Amino acid sequence: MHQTDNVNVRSIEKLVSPREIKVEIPVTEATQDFIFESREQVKRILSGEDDRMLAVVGPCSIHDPKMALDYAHRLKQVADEVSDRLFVVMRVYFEKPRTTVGWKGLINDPHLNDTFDVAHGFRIARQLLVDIAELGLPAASEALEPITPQYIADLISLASIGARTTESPTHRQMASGLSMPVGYKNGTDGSLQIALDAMTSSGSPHSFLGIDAEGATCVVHSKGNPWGHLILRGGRSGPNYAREDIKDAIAQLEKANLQSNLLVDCSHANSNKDHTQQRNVWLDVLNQRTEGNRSIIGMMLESNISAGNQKLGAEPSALTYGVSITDACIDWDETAELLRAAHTQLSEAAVSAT
Ligand SMILES: O=C[C@H](O)[C@H](O)COP(=O)(O)O
Ligand SMILES: C=C(OP(=O)(O)O)C(=O)O
Repeated sequence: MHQTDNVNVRSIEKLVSPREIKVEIPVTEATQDFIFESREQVKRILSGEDDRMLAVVGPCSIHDPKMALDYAHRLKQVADEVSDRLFVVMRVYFEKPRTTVGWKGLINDPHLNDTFDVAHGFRIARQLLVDIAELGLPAASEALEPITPQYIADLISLASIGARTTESPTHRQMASGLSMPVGYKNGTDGSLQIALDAMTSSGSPHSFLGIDAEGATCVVHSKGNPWGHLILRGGRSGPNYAREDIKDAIAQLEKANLQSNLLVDCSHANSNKDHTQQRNVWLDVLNQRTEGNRSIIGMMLESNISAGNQKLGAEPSALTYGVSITDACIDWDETAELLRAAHTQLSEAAVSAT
C-alpha cells in the first residue's frame, strides 16, 4: 500500500499552546492599557483627529533580543523628544517573508542555526515585546504565519501585511480579525490594486481556520478590521513615493471608497534596497507632507544600531553586534538625525499654518 499523506513531511512536532506561553510571560494591566492607548493613538492619526505623523522605525528583523532592547532604549529617548509632532512606533519584526529561501526570522529559528526551536522563538519574542512595552515604546510587526498572532498580537500596536502576502486570501482573513490597525504593502511588482483589494477584503467579516488559546484547530469568525491603510514600498517598476505616485495612490484609494491615507516605506524598492537612499525618500516625503499633503500619515525606516547588513553564516556567534542580518539598515545616529529633522520641519510647518 502506498502512503498518500505526509509524503513530503520530515516530521511534525507538538508546540506549546498560546495560553501556556501567555501564562509564562504575562502582561500587567498597565502594559495592556499602554498597548490599548497606543493603538488608539494610531487610529486617531489614521482618522485625522491627531495631526502627528507616524514614524515606524527599527530593524529590518530582530535577531538578537539584547541588541533590540539596546536599540529600543535609544529610540525611546528620541521618541519622547519628538512626541508632539511624531508618534514613533518601533519595528519589531520577527517573521521574514523570503523571496526564495533564507532565515525566516527569530520566531522560526531563534538560534539562527536551522534548529527551528519555535517554542523558544515565541518565548523570546513575547518577552522582548513585554520589555519594549514596559519601556513605553509601541511595537509594529509583520503578521506572516496565521498562527503567530495568538502568541504575541496582544503586545503589538500596529501590524503590516507584506508585499509578498498582501494578495493572499489567508492573510486578508487573518488581518480581518487582528486587534490593531493593519497596513498593506503594495505588491513586489508595484501593483497598488492588491493592497486596495486587501483593505476591502480585510475590512469585512470572514470565517476561516485558526487556532484557539489552547492550540486546538477551530473556525474563527472575524468582525472585519476597519483600520486598514496603504503602505507604498515601491516595486519592480521602481520607487512610488514621488508626488505623482502619491497623487495617483490617493486617487485610487478614493475611487475604491477607501480612506485616503497612506504611509511611505522609505526602504525596500523605494530605496532600491540601498540603505543610504532612505534619507532621500524620508526628506522628500516629509516635504510633501509639510507642503500640505495630509494624506501622508506616516513613514517607515529600516534602521539599526550600525549601518548596512551582514551575512548569517554557519557561526552565529561571529556576527557583528548591531548589524542587520536581513536588509541593510541606516545606523542609529542617522535615524536620530532624521527623526529630529522631521520634528523641526513639522513644527515649523505647524507654526506657519497658524
Ligand atoms: O524586508 C525584508 C526583505 O526584503 C524580505 O524579507 C525579502 O528578503 P529576501 O529577498 O532577502 O528574501
Ligand atoms: C518584508 C518587508 O517589506 P516588504 O513586504 O515591503 O518587502 C518588511 O517591511 O520587512
